[in-house]
Amino acid sequence: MSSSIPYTVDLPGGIPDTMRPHTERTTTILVPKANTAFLNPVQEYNRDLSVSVIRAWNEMRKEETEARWRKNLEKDSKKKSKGKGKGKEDKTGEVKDESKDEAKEEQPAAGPSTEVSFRSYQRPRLTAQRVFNPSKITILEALSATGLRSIRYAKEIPDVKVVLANDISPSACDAMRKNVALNGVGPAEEGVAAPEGDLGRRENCNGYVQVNEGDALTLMYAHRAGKDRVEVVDLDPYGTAAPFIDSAMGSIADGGLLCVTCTDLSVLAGSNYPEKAFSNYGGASANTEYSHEVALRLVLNSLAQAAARYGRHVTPLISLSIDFYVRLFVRIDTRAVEVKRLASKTGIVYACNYCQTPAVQPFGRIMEREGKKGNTNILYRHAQNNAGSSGRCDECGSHQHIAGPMWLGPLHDKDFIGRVLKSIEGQQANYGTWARMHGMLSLAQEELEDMFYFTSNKIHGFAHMTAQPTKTVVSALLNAGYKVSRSHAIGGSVKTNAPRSFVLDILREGLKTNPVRLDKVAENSPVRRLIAKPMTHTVDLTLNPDAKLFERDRSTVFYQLNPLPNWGPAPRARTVQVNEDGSEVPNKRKSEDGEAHEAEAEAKRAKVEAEADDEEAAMNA
Ligand SMILES: C[S@@+](CC[C@H](N)C(=O)[O-])C[C@H]1O[C@@H](n2cnc3c(N)ncnc32)[C@H](O)[C@@H]1O
Ligand SMILES: [Zn+2]
Repeated sequence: MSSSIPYTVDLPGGIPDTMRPHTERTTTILVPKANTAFLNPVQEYNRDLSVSVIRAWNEMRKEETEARWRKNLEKDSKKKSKGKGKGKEDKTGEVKDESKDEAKEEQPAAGPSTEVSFRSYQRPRLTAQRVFNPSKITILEALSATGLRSIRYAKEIPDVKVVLANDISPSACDAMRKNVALNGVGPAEEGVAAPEGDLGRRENCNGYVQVNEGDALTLMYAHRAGKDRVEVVDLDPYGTAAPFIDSAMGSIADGGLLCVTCTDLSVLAGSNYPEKAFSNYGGASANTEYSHEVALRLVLNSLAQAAARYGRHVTPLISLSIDFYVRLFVRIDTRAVEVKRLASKTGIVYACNYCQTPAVQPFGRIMEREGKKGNTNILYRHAQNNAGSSGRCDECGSHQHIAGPMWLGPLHDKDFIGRVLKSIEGQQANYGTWARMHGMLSLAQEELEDMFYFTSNKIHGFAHMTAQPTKTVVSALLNAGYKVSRSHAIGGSVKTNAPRSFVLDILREGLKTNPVRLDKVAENSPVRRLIAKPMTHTVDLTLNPDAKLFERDRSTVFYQLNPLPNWGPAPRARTVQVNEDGSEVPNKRKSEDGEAHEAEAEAKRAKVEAEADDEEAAMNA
């Protein structure tokens, strides 16, 4: 268990001059004006989403444990009615109920006593007398800053026993302790009365928040032993979550939930840092318009690989690309057979440098063979090389670059999204960002599992064409019997199970009536090759009534439409060292000059990279 920090707070005379109040939903906190504890108000969406997802996950957890508990009771009851079992007697002479494997879940119901002793044992009338009583959960927020998120979790999520709110920064923990006290959500056993002006009411919080000052890794590794594992871990770091993934993966109980934010989208989804994406996440980013989906798949791969090393596997529940970050919710379980499937759910993508056509190459192959006794044997084999071995794009003949390894499986569990949507129905008053949450989750729920999305504008641009309306492109896909959906990641995007060769034939069909001028296009240009490739599909551009969905519904908020002022990642909190007299020690390492220097270096690097890109484009042409 984490070490408990003494719970003391002193707020005489209300809010100190050095702090400013900030309110989000149920919670008002104090934030240091000197920015010594981090808070990004724009991340309310991230916090709202997390509250609703953890609530829905908790309901699912309870249903699952109750089902197991009932099954065990039934089994037990059957055994006993066969006359075999009078219950097993343990060393203390008490009857041991096998259903106690879910021991935490079972409590005797109020009313007639259900206590049984060996001597007086009679088979209990199970359904009438015993009531399922779910255990409570522990949430570990590894990087808590002001504690706003942890306090909201304690107040807004039922069945929370404790939220372990951790931060390495002493000033953040100082703010956190004050905020925990201010909201009356401190550990009850420490018996500290809520300070005057308490904004929270203890009876209104489900669990308490325990502040821990220390390195997140140390805290999470301290929870590795089975009995110490926690039900939910939340990682919300500056930039990448990569350094925290391994420790998180080992500290979550089976069936538990890992919530991960990464704000380093310039690495994950940008074209300039494939090497950094590789070193952080074990896979290279893609230089394509679908790079936001690749970003999600890179993070999922990193999570799945870390899980596999613990003999565990991940089930992505919801994976979202949001504004300047990604937020993923994955379930963690231990099941060897699922770990074996990982190679076939992992692969690389050969992405065309010009028209971005992707060719997907998994690492593993699963074969099913009928056994001699009519059973099915599952074989795990090397994958066949099925993509990109020529190094050239099938559509335009350009070079390809390699993205990944990345996760090739589903990004979301649609049933689970359905649960979240159901749980927030009519809850507009409880979530400041309800409309967007509802819109984005609805989109994610309808999203096809096929890789990758595209936009009409972009693909037509490859052939120097004026874009046909998205609904025309979608009609062509539907007319040919393909499935179509939008993607939550980019406005106006389309996902389909059609091959890219079909999508690009939609362009070629359009060219029949709207040819483009190529007189100024170089002879060896990929544009010419793309256009000249003979069509391999029949394309019907007639408007399909089901393409209506792709006419923008203005009443539904899917994407960020009107960003607030200061929208985007907030600056890191200042690290402050204090002299004995309380004055601040100037921070030499990150002086303003230093930051200016970094910006200059970054600009230089961008220039060099732009030149290299031009060279490469010339080489590819
Ligand atoms: C982006 S902020 C967290 C924001 C917070 N989750 C919220 O919703 O407002 C990241 C925090 O991680 C803390 N941090 C950075 N490295 C850490 C480490 N190794 N262990 C614990 N905390 C760390 C920083 O001090 C900072 O307060
Ligand atoms: Zn191409």
